[in-house]
Amino acid sequence: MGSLTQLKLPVIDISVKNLNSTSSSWITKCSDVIRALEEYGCFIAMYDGVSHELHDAIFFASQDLFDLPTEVKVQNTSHTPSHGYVGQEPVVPLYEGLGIENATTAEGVERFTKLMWPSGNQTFCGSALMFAKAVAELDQTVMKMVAKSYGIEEHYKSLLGSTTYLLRFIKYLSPRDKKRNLGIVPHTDKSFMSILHQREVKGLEIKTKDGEWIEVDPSPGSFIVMAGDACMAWTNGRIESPCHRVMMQGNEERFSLGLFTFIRDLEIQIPRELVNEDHPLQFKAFDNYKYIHYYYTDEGKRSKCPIKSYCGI
Ligand SMILES: O=C(O)CCC(=O)C(=O)O
Ligand SMILES: [Fe+2]
Repeated sequence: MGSLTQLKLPVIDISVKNLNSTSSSWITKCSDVIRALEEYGCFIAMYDGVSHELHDAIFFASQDLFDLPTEVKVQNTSHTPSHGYVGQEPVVPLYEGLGIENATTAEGVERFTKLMWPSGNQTFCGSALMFAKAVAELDQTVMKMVAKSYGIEEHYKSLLGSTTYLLRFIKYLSPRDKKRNLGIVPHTDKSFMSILHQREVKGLEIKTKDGEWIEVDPSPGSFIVMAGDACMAWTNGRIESPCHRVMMQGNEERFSLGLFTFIRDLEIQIPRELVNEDHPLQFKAFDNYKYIHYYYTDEGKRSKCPIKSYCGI
């Protein structure tokens, strides 16, 4: 299974107050971001767009949500597999999650809030929308840097117009025994990009290309920016979506949040700028949502690298 390493993920400051897209530090940051993504498929972003108050408020909101009765939570359904309520699954008994689709829009968050609290919950609704918007900004900043580094800004602009955001609230029970227990099985994300945020209790581990696991330490100002399978195909394999898992230990529950971006109603084309003699075309144009559905077929689940099985050349 590979062992734990002392290695740490690269940390990059993406604070709004320190970034000016015309400065030379912006150019340096762009190359730091690309280097980290090409090496690890992810990095830790230090980001000031989510205040300490909002950090506290969103995890308070999360607790409020998980405290609802299961009959209410299961009403969080979706046309897309695993985008709604997931819980009490035999393979991952510690895991429970809910998802808000279109989470950067008031309609998306209000719809979800009304489903969970028919008489309303303004505190939850306000925190969720503010958090999703703030983290979406971080995603867009990072993606602008990626696009700038590869000289594919126009291609990114067309994707941006078709980007949707899924905000997932995740809770892991503490394991009953002393062993390290699987919270979520090793996987790569089916998203375009994922940004994860965790509170106090650690557990997230990222696999390096050498097969070692890096533990990610939580802190209120840090966010894990991670490439999904769709980004791997879009960058013609330059950025690989990293395998990651959650291991639970000790007697504390763990809360985390994920903002996942997906491209809707647009075939993702691999930019011709990323295809040359050293980098022959590796992927055909594909649809992000059809890919998710493929992943949940028997063939998709069995595949070692589902994105390659789906649209690889
Ligand atoms: O809880 C975490 O930190 C990771 C969650 C995750 O990998 C996922 O939802 O895809
Ligand atoms: Fe994941």
